[in-house]
This record gives sequence, structure tokens and C-alpha cells, in this order.
Amino acid sequence: MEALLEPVFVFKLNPSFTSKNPYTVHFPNLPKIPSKPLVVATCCAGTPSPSPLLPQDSDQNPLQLSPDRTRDRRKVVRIAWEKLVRWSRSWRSKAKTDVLERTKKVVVLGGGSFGTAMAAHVANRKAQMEVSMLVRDPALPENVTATSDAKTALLGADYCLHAVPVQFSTSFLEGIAEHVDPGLPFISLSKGLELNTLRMMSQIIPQALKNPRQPFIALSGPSFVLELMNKLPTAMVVASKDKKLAHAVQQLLSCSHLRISTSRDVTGVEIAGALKNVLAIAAGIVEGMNLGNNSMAALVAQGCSEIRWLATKMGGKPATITGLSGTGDIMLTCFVNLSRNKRVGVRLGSGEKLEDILSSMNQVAEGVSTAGAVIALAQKYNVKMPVLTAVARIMDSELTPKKAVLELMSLPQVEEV
Ligand SMILES: NC(=O)C1=CN([C@@H]2O[C@H](COP(=O)(O)OP(=O)(O)OC[C@H]3O[C@@H](n4cnc5c(N)ncnc54)[C@H](O)[C@@H]3O)[C@@H](O)[C@H]2O)C=CC1
Ligand SMILES: O=C(CO)COP(=O)(O)O
Repeated sequence: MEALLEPVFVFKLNPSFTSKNPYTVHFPNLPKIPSKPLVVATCCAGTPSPSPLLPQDSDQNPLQLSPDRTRDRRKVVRIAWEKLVRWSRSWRSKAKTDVLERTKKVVVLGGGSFGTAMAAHVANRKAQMEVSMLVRDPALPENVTATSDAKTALLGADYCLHAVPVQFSTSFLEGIAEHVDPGLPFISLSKGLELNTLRMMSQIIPQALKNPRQPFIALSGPSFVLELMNKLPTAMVVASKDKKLAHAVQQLLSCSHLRISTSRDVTGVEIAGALKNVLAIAAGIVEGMNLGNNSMAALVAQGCSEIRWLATKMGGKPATITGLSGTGDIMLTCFVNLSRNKRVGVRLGSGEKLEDILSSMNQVAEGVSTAGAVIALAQKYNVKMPVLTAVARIMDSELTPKKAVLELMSLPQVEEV
């Protein structure tokens, strides 16, 4: 343990830095270092040039590891890694792997970017797998069959991947309900809340199919289509009340470039996935208005809290909100401009009108309609959500981004919760 505590850098104390200097930090619990004080720079802004903090020569460095201690430290790391590898091997040997063998057909509803990406992903899992996409326009990649006939698409399917945008899901599902087997598990990829009913996909799907027992799984987490298609390492989460089903879907979809965790917290996963789209619009606004990195970090931290407050009031777990479908997806969509929701925000922040932005887009940005639903949901659960409410007000053209920033900055400064 001691070896792991070795500091990596040591700095020589500049004569202008005294013990009264605010940049000098004392660590009473560190082992005593003969004659030379340890100084850690937390901030060098405004310090005179040349820099007062100079690296020490390694041969004079009292903290340099001896060969014995280097060996000890490396041994600790090696043992920890070997433990991980053994645990991983034994886990894999115990995991059942027959789901993929048993699955003959998967149907994908929605031929947009994510539906197409997931269809290709499932098709690549097994050459004999039949992947049928139910689409409005059947022009698609060769390895996947596309049809606009619901009966043909759904016939004999073992799993259904649902990638129709949330606002169109009810009418779409009602239209195909007669062809859906009541035992067909629905894996929902859509992230959002239905505008007028405030429902999540776990409510929309069984209600539209008029089958409260339709097996349901939410698949969520940080997963841009482009990167999935390029087989870049990705991690997602499947959430279902049915633990066995979550494990089956995990086995169906996970592969060397896609890790899938399981969860039973359907509400947490769905709320996080839906609300991060609204927060991504806010992040885009901050970027479009050039408000700086401090603003961005503060906004995203506040947004994470707002999402946690609502999700936990609705029965979701805080651990879900800090996991892949929460913090993971929030970081992806708030910080990366591949996000369509963030791009809507950037354009709003730089002065464009919402209707012009939406009419120029050929893909969905779920956060735009979810913003309206989430505020009503927050009121129902008595949760204050300043940032997400501001986004909803901007979507309703009731507030300009500039006014929203002024109002948010003048809110009471309260204890952090
Ligand atoms: N693209 C991405 O990186 C990811 C998307 N998602 C979620 O997946 C869902 C779908 O997103 P994308 O495929 O990216 O959207 P998209 O905009 O690329 O495609 C949407 C698809 O829905 C179809 N559609 C629209 N109205 C319809 C209607 N009334 N009936 C039937 N189909 C209709 C469109 O024709 C299109 O094929 C969204 O909820 C999104 O938040 C989730 C994770 C990643
Ligand atoms: O949900 C996504 C990635 O996880 C995609 O986000 P956008 O819909 O904002 O592009």
C-alpha cells in the first residue's frame, strides 16, 4: 500500500514561495521528507516568470523509488490485474451463451439511423440470423431485409428492436398491434417522453399494443450510431424488470466492441435517457452563446442533479443516474457535437429560430418535444428543475437564450443537494 502512495512529481521550492504563500500546501500525513518541503501547485496564474516550480534532478530526488520499491509497486499492480483477468474468465465460463444460437429472427421497427445501425449489428452477430426491418422506405443495406409489410416483418421474430421516435410510437404501434405476438420481447432504443401523456416507452409500448404483459427492455447509454457502425468500443445498459430477459438481451447484443450491462431500474434508465436530450440542448445553447467552459461544467452538473432529483422521486436509483444511461450519455451528448440535440442548442444559442432549425433537419432531436413533457412531469412529482424548465421555455419561444441565462444566474444561491 505504501508503494502505491508514492507521489509522481516533486517540485523544488522557489525562494519567492514561502510557507505563507497561498500556493504552498502541507500534507501532515505524508512521510517526513528530509530537509526539503513538498509543494504542490494548485494554480500558477499570475506567478512571476520563470516558473517558481521546477522539477528536481532525479539523482537528488529524495522521493525517487528504489529498485526494490519499484518492483513492489509493479507487483501490486500485476496482482490486481491478474485478479481481474481471473474474475473475468470465470464469469465468462459461467455465463450462458445459447441465446444467440436459439435466436433465429429479429425484427427492427424504424429505419432511421439507430434502427439501421442496430439491424446491421444484430445481423453481424450471426450469419444465419434473419433481421427484418419494418420501414416506410425499404431501400437499405444488403445484409438486412427491409419490408413495409408489418405481418411479414414480425412473423416468427424472437426479439423486436423498437427505434421509432417517441412521439410517433403510439400511432405506429397501434397500426401494427394485430401482428405482434404477445410474448415478443420489445427492446426499446427510443429516448424520450410522450408530449401530452408524459409516458415513457415502457408505458407506451404495452399500452399501444393493448398488452400490459408485453415483455419490455430499455437499451440505453452513450452510443452514437456512427461509432457503433465503425465498431468502436461502446458500453450500454439493458434494463428490464425481468432479470432473465435482461441477461438474454445482453447475450444477444454484446460482442467484442459492445459491452452491455444489465439493470432492473427501468425508470432510472428511461428517465435519464429521455432527459439527457433536453440537457444536451442546454449545453448546445451555452456553446452557441460562447459562455465558456466554467458555464458548461456548471450547467451539466446542475442538469445531472435535476435529472437525479426527478428520477429518484419516480423510484429510479441514484446509481443508475451516475451510470451509463445517466452520466455516461449526458457526457457524450452534452460535450460532443455529433449529438443532434446539442446541435439544435448550438444553433439556438447562436441566434437561429427553432422552426428554421427543425425544418432544416432530416433526423429527430427528441429533446425538443421531451422538454415540454418533462416540466409537467416535474410538477407532478414536485421537483424544481431550473435548467430543464428554461430549455422548455426557450422551446416554447417564451424566453430567449440570453434572458434564460440572466434568470438562471439570479436564482437564489442555495445549499447543494
Ligand atoms: N442516432 C443515435 O445515435 C441514437 C438514437 N437513439 C434514439 O433512437 C430513436 C430513433 O433515432 P434515430 O434512428 O437516430 O432517428 P432518425 O431521425 O435517424 O430516424 C427516425 C426514423 O423514424 C421514422 N419515423 C418517423 N416518423 C414515423 C412514423 N410516424 N411512423 C413510423 N416511423 C416513423 C423515420 O422515417 C426514420 O426512419 C430516438 O428516440 C433516438 O433518441 C438512441 C441512441 C442513439
Ligand atoms: O442518444 C444518443 C447517443 O447516446 C444520440 O443523441 P442525439 O439524439 O442527440 O444525437
